[in-house]
Amino acid sequence: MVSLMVDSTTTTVRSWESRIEGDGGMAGINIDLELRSKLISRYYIKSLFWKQLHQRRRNILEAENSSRCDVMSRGFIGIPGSRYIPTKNNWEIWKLEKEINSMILKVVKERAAANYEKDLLQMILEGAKSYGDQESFPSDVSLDRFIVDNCKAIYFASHETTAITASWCLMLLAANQEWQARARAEVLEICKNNLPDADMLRNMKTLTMVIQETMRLYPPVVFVIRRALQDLKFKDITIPKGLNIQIPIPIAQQNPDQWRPDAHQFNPKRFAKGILGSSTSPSDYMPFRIGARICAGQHFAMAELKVIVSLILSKFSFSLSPAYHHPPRFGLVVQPGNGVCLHNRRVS
Ligand code: HEM
Repeated sequence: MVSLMVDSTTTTVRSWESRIEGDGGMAGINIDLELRSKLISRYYIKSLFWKQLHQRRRNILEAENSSRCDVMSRGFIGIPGSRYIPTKNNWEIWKLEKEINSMILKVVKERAAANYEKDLLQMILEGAKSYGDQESFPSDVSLDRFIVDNCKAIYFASHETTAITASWCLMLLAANQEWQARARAEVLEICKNNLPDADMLRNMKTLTMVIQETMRLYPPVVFVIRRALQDLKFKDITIPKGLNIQIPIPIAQQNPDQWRPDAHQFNPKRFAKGILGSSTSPSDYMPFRIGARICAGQHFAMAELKVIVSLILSKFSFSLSPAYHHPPRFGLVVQPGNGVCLHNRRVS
């Protein structure tokens, strides 16, 4: 798995090297676009089921980049039941959902006609079949819905979150040259002139701290939503059974009472003793959430992030383009509002 990640990143690194050479030693690269549309997509196409779905997912990508994505994120917040009212926004959501569902089912039908290697889609299909055989689906879940929902969950849960975290991490390293130099020194010392493998990734302590601090300041998933299964009382607040509760992750992770007065600043040192030693209330650190529904791909994501950032650090030194404007934008995830353009040079 790590070697697949390394292969994809190496292709991107080589293309940046050519650009730098072509541009006389320094190239301005819009990294969030590169990471989302090329690097991470290439990796998923190789390793998961996107080989086929990718051909049909252009509409999803277009939707991500247009206001339709905002429409989706807004549509589910508000007056109870409003998502069922046929407003213009809801029509757009329903149309988009139908489009995506039929794209996925088309890929699935093609698969049924041929033998495929055991990739993630194949595992979802086999899982669905064995549930179906045991008649264990809940009455309101069809086989198609099980497949479509799992494909969508994996796609949205894995692709955007990782690509955007890598962008924020590189942006923060560009803005904090001292940490960039420290993280690069560690990577070069551990990898020497080799490509990273799983053991090397495990030993990258400074880089782990940098990524953890990135996700503290810019957790891609902003809210976690839970439903009260029974009436609850917190001090003088009563939460009735059935109410959805939104837990705002950035607020929990940046409260100066727990995270010290520099809570809003980039200081990876706070993770020097791990997550448990990072604050007076470490359970407030939850970029992957905590508890029973913790992110199923958290270790996968950390490996992916370390591969991407370590390879980029080992080959390039980078600074923020003067054109960079900070405001983050809330879509399905919190992303750089105007992209992240870095000025990259080869490490001498
Ligand atoms: C930086 C990257 C990532 C972040 C910040 C992230 C964050 C999260 C969060 C906060 C949740 C919990 C949502 C909730 O409780 O409602 C979650 C769930 C999930 N994530 Fe991730 N994720 C990342 C990458 C990935 C990757 C790479 C994969 C798969 C390869 C993945 C697969 C999943 C799945 C399947 C769930 C649902 C788990 C369940 O409901 O039991 N995630 N993720």
